[in-house]
Amino acid sequence: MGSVDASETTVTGWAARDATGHLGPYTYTLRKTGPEDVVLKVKYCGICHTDIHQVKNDLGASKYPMVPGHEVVGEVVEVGPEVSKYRAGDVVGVGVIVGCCRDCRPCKANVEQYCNKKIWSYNDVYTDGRPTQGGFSSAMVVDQKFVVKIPAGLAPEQAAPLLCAGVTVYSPLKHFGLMTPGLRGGILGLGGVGHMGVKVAKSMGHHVTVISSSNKKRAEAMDDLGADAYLVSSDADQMAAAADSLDYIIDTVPVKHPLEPYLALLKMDGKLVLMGVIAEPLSFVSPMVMLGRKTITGSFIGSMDETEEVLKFCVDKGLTSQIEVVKMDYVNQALERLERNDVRYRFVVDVAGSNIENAA
Ligand SMILES: NC(=O)C1=CN([C@@H]2O[C@H](COP(=O)(O)OP(=O)(O)OC[C@H]3O[C@@H](n4cnc5c(N)ncnc54)[C@H](OP(=O)(O)O)[C@@H]3O)[C@@H](O)[C@H]2O)C=CC1
Ligand SMILES: O=C/C=C/c1ccc(O)c(O)c1
Ligand SMILES: [Zn+2]
Ligand SMILES: [Zn+2]
Repeated sequence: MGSVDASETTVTGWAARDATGHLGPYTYTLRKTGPEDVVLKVKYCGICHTDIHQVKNDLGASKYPMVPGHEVVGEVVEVGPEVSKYRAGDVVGVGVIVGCCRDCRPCKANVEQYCNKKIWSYNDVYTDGRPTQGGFSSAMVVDQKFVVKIPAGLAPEQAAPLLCAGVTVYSPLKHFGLMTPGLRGGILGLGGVGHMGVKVAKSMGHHVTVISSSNKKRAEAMDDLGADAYLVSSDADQMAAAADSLDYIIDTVPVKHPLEPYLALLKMDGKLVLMGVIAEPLSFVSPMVMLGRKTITGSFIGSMDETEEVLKFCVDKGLTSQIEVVKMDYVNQALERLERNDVRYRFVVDVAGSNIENAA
């Protein structure tokens, strides 16, 4: 961390200044540590496709300067007086949200990610009126409710993708009753979220089919990730042969795409779970869902409870994410490579090892 005065700490993050999405060093201050706050020195932060959507203003609501990053693993350096669960030296994680109202139905049901007053870990405004800034930064201050402990047995860089990609696939499988062994699942789009989908679903005992836009990832999907089948979405014969075969599809495609070819792959009562953040209408004709009583639904990250669960699930099952660790001075190339579908399967920035305080 940088200089400390009586109340505020100066930190360095890498921020986008406009919708080009180019990140560069940016200095700002953290709020004074509150009673329930945990201060962490960031060690690693994964790069999610949502970071691209946000820095490039794909959703039309981006505010700059914006320090992205919501797959954050760090070491606790200070805690407020009312924090008992964490202490200095603990390795902890922070994900997509850092605040909620605690009073609405989702909050009371411990699915605070669905709170209408949730506070995003960046590109939002905190309760004190300051902009929130994410994990491509030397340090963060986060309310203890939105911090999870990284369990022993999980390397910090390995844990980073689980805080968004991992819980994002775990949560709908759990919520929609899709954890039963023997189910036949489809993972549409083999990227950061998709590759965790294959691993988590395989660990639940599912037969997993990857549905990809090309043949390029076939061998790795089958040999390295353990998928059982692989379909190229543009291959009409392969898609026809797989019709009516899947109990669910986790759709991670980040751009507009037709839904009907994938609805056709579902069995009666099958579920298409939309994950991609797509700011354009998607379409289908009603018989595609009526004839087979199929469901099109969506899911948003997972709760703090589910985040703890998925971390434990990965330790228990020996699951790891497949990552490429890079330094912060490579972050713009990493974002470009992610956008052109050139990463296997998640970039993780070694923030602490990038000396960003001195580079600023
Ligand atoms: N709902 C939620 O809570 C969450 C949503 N997201 C969203 O999910 C989506 C996927 O995120 P993530 O896995 O990080 O993204 P990645 O870029 O890592 O993966 C997306 C995959 O989709 C496929 N794809 C198809 N068309 C395109 C295209 N034109 N450009 C890029 N990829 C394409 C590719 O797989 P293939 O090569 O196999 O075709 C690619 O690997 C994003 O929209 C992200 O914002 C992310 C996390 C949480
Ligand atoms: O990567 C995590 C965030 C996902 C997300 C889902 C939906 C939405 O509208 C967003 O802005 C982000
Ligand atoms: Zn994410
Ligand atoms: Zn709420």
